[in-house]
Amino acid sequence: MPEVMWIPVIYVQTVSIGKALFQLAPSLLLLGFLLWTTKKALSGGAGGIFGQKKKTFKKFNAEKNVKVNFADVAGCDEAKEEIMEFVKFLKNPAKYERLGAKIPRGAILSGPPGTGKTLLAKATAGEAGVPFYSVSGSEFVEMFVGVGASRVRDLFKTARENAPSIVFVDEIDAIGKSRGKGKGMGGNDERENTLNQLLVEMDGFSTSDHVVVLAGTNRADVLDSALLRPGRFDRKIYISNPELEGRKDIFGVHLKKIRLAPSCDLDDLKGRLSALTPGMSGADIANVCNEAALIAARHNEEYVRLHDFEQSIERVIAGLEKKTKLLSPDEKKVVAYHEAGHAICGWYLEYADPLLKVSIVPRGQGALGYAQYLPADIFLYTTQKMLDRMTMTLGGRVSEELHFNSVTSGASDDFEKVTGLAQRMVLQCGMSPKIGTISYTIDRGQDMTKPYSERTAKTIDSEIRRIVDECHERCKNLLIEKADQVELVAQELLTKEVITREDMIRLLGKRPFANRNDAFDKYLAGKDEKGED
Ligand SMILES: Nc1ncnc2c1ncn2[C@@H]1O[C@H](COP(=O)(O)OP(=O)(O)OP(=O)(O)O)[C@@H](O)[C@H]1O
Repeated sequence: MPEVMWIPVIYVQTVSIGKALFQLAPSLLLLGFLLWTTKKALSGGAGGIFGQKKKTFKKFNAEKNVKVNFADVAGCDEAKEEIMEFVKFLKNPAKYERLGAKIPRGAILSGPPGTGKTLLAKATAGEAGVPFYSVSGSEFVEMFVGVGASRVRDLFKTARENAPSIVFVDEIDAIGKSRGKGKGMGGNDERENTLNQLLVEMDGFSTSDHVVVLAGTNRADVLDSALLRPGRFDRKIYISNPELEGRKDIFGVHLKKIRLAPSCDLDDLKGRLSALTPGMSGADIANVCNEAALIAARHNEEYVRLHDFEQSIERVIAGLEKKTKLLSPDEKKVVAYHEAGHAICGWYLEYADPLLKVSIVPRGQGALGYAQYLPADIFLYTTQKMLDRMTMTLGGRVSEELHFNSVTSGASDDFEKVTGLAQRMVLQCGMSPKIGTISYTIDRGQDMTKPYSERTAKTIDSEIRRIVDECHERCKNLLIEKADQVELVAQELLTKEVITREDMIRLLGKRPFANRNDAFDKYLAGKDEKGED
């Protein structure tokens, strides 16, 4: 009997454990998963459940053996000269200390994007042969309170331990914005804590800490004055977009990596390319060289040639050709007359920029047509130059008005440029007799109060309108007078889609003004004589 009794008991128990386990399995699995993911997240490993974690634990970039040096940074000689003092100090601090000289603690490198600020900072470390610790200001500002400040502490601790060294904080405006500005955007306390910690670290340096702090920004104007005090970032080095000679040198650096035809005259190529790229930054130039190589590779060419560079410059300026974007025949006609209007104005207005190419193949984001002009590096604009430029910019819309019953939305970008120029003439350049030689800031940020009376506001409005209307009238008269030429250019565009300066000369005769742009003259002369490389 007892034996008989045992069997069912054991049986019942076995069944109940198995069943219980079976019922608990989902909960156990969930618990295990939670434990595993939490551990991963806290250790900051890749794939942690909080995507932020990995970022939080990546403190800064460290490079001990920097290979970049001043030879890699072309065309900003003044900036290099200024920063050279840091190199000399880092290489031989004793020389300065013996004489009781205090070396500046840091420098702000400011300037437009892509002008080589990061590159210059790195090259400074490379020249001095010291480690380079870099971080971006925006990476400092985390969502967790106190993280930014602790990361600043860690960064400076490491830099001190490895001194002599250079710390580079890119986008310093992300933490160093003037403390009165940008309130109410959220996260300001964290930003201020981070900034304060940075100031504390810089103040805490003793002269024996051979650490130089460099910072990069596109907005030096918004920085907190506390940052710029002596003993902190007391050197300000401005790097502008390169001029003709600078661009030539930068092309020199980047063309080294490009496979050019053995017959190619490098000096001549650099001259032509720098003439074609006014306003471009060092980063744009690096991009042009790379794009040219990609274009050549796409066409299975053995070498990268001038026409590849010309295409890549167009691509960098106006975006990729969109051959698949089909315009209706009517739209194509409008674009052709619009571009022909610009082109004719550019040809017959003395101070307009010389034309290089007009196309009605859609490009980039929304551009249906495109005209490439060759602006010189100009530092001073005369009234006449500004008026000619505005008249030429209105050429597209005026041509539409003259040739069609209705106008299109295609000129909105042109209007923005024209209005902007007229505003500058009136508000800043003293080019309106009624406003006189007074300057009113155009961009006042969040400050909505106008620094002038209602009466002056009305005069400003009417002066801006007068200037734009006069340019419009002038443009209209010119395009009526040159209606036959507009027709010729528009028809040529409709047949060929792209026309060049040579086509314009064939259709219209030589431009009635000498080019005032030496680099351009040289480029054209070179091209006419030599043809392609
Ligand atoms: N003066 C220069 N000489 C050679 N190359 C340059 C120069 N300026 C820029 N470049 C090229 O452009 C790239 C980007 O430059 P860099 O990142 O230093 O610009 P930046 O001024 O720091 O830009 P941002 O303000 O956007 O941070 C460089 O890696 C380099 O290839």
